[in-house]
Amino acid sequence: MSHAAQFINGQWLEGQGALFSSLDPAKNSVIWQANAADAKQVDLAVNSAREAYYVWADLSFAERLAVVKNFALQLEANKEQLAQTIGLETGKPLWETRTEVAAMIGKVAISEKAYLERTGTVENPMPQGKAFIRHKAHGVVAIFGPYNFPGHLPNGHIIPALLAGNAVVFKPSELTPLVAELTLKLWQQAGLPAGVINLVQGEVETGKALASHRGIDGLFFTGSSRTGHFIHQQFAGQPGKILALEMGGNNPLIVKDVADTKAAVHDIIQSAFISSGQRCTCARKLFLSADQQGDLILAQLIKATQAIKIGHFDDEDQPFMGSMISEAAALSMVAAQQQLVSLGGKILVELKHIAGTGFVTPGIIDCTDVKDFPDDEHFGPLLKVFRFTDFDAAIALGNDTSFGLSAGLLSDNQADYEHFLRRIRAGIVNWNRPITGASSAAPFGGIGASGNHRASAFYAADYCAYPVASVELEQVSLPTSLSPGLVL
Ligand SMILES: NC(=O)C1=CN([C@@H]2O[C@H](COP(=O)(O)OP(=O)(O)OC[C@H]3O[C@@H](n4cnc5c(N)ncnc54)[C@H](O)[C@@H]3O)[C@@H](O)[C@H]2O)C=CC1
Ligand SMILES: O=C(O)CCC(=O)N[C@@H](CCC(=O)O)C(=O)O
Repeated sequence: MSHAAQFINGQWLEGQGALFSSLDPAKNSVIWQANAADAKQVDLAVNSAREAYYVWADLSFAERLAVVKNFALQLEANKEQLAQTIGLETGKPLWETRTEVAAMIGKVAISEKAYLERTGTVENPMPQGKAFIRHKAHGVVAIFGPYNFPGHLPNGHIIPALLAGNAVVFKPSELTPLVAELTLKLWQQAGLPAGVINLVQGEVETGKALASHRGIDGLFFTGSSRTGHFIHQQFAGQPGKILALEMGGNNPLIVKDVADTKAAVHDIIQSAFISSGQRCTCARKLFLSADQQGDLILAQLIKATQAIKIGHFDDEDQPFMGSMISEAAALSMVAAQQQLVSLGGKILVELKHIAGTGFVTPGIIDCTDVKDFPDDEHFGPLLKVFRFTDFDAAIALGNDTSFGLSAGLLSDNQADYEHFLRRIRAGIVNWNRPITGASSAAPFGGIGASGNHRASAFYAADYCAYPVASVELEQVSLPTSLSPGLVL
């Protein structure tokens, strides 16, 4: 079943590394298999990107934009096939994967706007000439993607990188190679010159070969905090290279004084269980007041959670939650639940695994009495509840994490929100909205262990190019007055 799955210098090549497979996580059946790119092929990909970079960067922005717009047309023409492929490989229901493809298409217009607004060209007149601020591409950039949005999130680095004039070597998640292969075929059909985008597929060894390659000028990463920290260490002592890290979160959601408890439950579920809890922005810690209203919301939340429909990505009657990415991911959630129970957590809704699949049911666990609460991102549908009596103490507990990605407050009291906004430490802070579903038209990134201050989405333009300041005169000419002590 192996096939040519590496796209290097405009050619599909057989990998020379180890054989690896992708599974339909709902059935544990193999849907894709190929050999990984070995270190030599990674080297070939970086070198072909280097050659292509000069050709690509020399084009005007309008010429590059035209090719990128062709890609959007390819996405549009193949959107159902891509949505089906994402669903098959990740387990996410089609209603979600169709939204993911729509976000990929929308990324083109947003990135065009961001490029012009944040990194375009500024010209200022001077007495004898002109001053310019321009932006130039870094060169060859490596892009690493996660499995949870295998189309949209790598696309969020690739499109702005290409628009700015960079050449790309893309290493997708080893759990979603089929989506990556289809996406690259669409780039090929869009008419991108050979070598401007290269695909190296494989597991950790392929990733390490790319991240440590001396020939890359930058690396844009979306993935786990563990891998991001590893890459950050690998980049130590190379200040000349640009590194953008978009990593995980351990995100708090506080509920306080709401009139519409049903609406609050809706926002909690959208925050905690969408994508089977596999979003970096998902609420992991829910703070509910230790009073009658908190009791009522918790009772409604438990009932609604138990009623969540789970099913296959392509079920006609669409589920809210599909399978997790793998059976291993599902089992890791069971283990996380067991660990919290051993630390004093009380199960309110048990997260259960369906053996032989990646399916789990959503779980809720009361962790109010847990001592030494682990600051781990549990990347799945397990919501930890904390009951509070003091708002500031709840905010302090929300901040008690090395991460700082997203946070939210559900409250009808504006003063509470203003206080929350001042105190909470996160890059995405919402009021009376779910904390998932961030807009591509805004910056997207976190602080602490969630990122390295290189926000993505609308601000991706910033890390895709560097500014060049120029003062330009058409002729060499003497200044109107000479510096003291100079005689010519
Ligand atoms: N802040 C953000 O924008 C987002 C963050 N995430 C985070 O991503 C994680 C889920 O994605 P995963 O695919 O599990 O992430 P991951 O860290 O396991 O993998 C990401 C990429 O890094 C590669 N990789 C893994 N180890 C490597 C190494 N030692 N050297 C070089 N490359 C290596 C993988 O092959 C993959 O391509 C979660 O933690 C989630 O919170 C997911 C989406 C958005
Ligand atoms: O990158 C963008 O264009 C906007 C950010 C975005 O799409 N965020 C999504 C998914 C990210 C994740 O949580 O894995 C979200 O906030 O739900």
